[in-house]
Amino acid sequence: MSQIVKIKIAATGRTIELPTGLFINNEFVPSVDSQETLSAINPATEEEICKVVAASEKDIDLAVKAARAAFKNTWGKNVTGFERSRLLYKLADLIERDQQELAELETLNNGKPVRIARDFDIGDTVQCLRYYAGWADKILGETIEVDNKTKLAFTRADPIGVCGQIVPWNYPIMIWAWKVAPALAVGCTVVMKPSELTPLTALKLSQLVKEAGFPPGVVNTVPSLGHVGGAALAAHMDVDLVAFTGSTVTGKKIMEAAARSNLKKVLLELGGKSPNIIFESADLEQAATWAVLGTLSNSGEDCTAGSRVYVQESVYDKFIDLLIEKVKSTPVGDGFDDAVTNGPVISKTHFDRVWGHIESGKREGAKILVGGERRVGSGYFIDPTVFVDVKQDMKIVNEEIFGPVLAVGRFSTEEEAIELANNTRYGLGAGLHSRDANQAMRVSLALDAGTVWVNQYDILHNNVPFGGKKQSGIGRELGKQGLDEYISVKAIHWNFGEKASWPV
Ligand SMILES: NC(=O)C1=CN([C@@H]2O[C@H](COP(=O)(O)OP(=O)(O)OC[C@H]3O[C@@H](n4cnc5c(N)ncnc54)[C@H](O)[C@@H]3O)[C@@H](O)[C@H]2O)C=CC1
Ligand code: BAL
Repeated sequence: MSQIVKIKIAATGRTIELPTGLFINNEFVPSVDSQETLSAINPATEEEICKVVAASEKDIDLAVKAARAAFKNTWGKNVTGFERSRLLYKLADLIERDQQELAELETLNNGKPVRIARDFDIGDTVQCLRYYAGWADKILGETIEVDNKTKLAFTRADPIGVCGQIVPWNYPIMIWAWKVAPALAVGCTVVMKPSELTPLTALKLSQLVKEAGFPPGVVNTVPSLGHVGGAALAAHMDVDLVAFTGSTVTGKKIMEAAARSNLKKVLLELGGKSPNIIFESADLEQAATWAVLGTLSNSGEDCTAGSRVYVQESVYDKFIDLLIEKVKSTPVGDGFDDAVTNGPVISKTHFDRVWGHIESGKREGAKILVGGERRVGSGYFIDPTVFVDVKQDMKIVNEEIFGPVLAVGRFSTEEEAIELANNTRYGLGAGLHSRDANQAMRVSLALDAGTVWVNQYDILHNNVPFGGKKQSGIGRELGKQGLDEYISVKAIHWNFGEKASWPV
């Protein structure tokens, strides 16, 4: 099966023509040896949108071969930084041209509000591509003084090679850009495996990659189940780097597969259980707004969700009142309704998983102030749920829920707040709200996380590095550091005068 399907979006009247094959060597093709398909579901209605081809292990191998050939012949060191830059800018322009169409497809398959997909996810994507397009012709080595009279050493920033990239379903377009843009900017080639739950926009983006003029094989797209295509990429002997965003459990499997195969480089952006601390000096109204935004955005399906909120005893009751008022005003519904802020969660499996966490919170005796009741009707909708007076040993405080659920606890001193916040196996994000600048500096330095937000939450920028500590990951995305991950530094030692003698 490989064909073009026509997807009619009832809410807007738009019809989208989407190729459903694997994208290898700039062509949409069927699997070479399998009839397996993936069913793309609309999480707001639970209806199937269409089926797409599922890549087999053999298809993954063909995609890697295409990427290797492109790396050797048309991309890699064969193309100037100016040309890589030009093509990335062109791709950004095409995505911007199709921003509304891409957003509607994203909403159909992921459920998030279309205006948020368009203005935030895809707005960020366009900026990310332009940011790395700007870097592509500024990738420098350095000259290192070793001996002025006889020797010189210099470094060259080589592209690392063929990159397997495995992305999740929570930001299918945006995280695609975070991975593809730096890889292409330095001259790597890509085999991209989108999530089996949200393969549609990656296929649409593949069309734009071709239209932008990237040579065949530079970007290949292979929708597949994780344990088939994802595992095959992680274990492939001719993949030089695997970059992954998803759960910590799967990240560990990927690292193991990389170690057992060819010791490829591994970049992991994994889960979190991020704390958000509200001190008594904070602007409480703003702190409550950031706490809600930081946990409920994207229906809580966000690796940096600040889902553990710690509030100083003296302002606890006042803060809770403000928080609850804001949570209650969250409009949940179909993402094609412009009044909606939160869409459904991604799938039946995930819906059941989030409910499992809510039920465990109830069993463990946490008090629910809002939410916690199931809706009737179709769609994987979950109303925002707030647990208060939580204890540190509860499951809802320790495990990533990845849904619209907040756990609020209290503390009395700054030291206690830091202790509670850092008491986790994760280290992705952390937030603090305080009008005491000395306190904000002390606490931000003490928090054990890759990103700390002061008097805000969950705001990222394409030019600022992002990534985790502890079991939240390895390596960085975004910023110059995100580019460097795709570079293999070669040191060249040059002798123009020293004579060797033996024995020394
Ligand atoms: N850090 C983040 O942004 C994300 C975190 N998660 C967390 O993971 C939990 C489970 O969600 P899942 O969709 O099952 O996440 P997952 O980590 O299993 O899936 C993410 C990606 O990994 C791929 N994958 C799965 N098994 C693989 C394997 N053995 N080898 C290589 N690739 C593999 C999937 O096909 C998908 O593309 C969520 O409840 C959430 O807590 C999920 C998605 C994103
Ligand atoms: N909040 C950063 C995007 C992510 O969830 O991976």
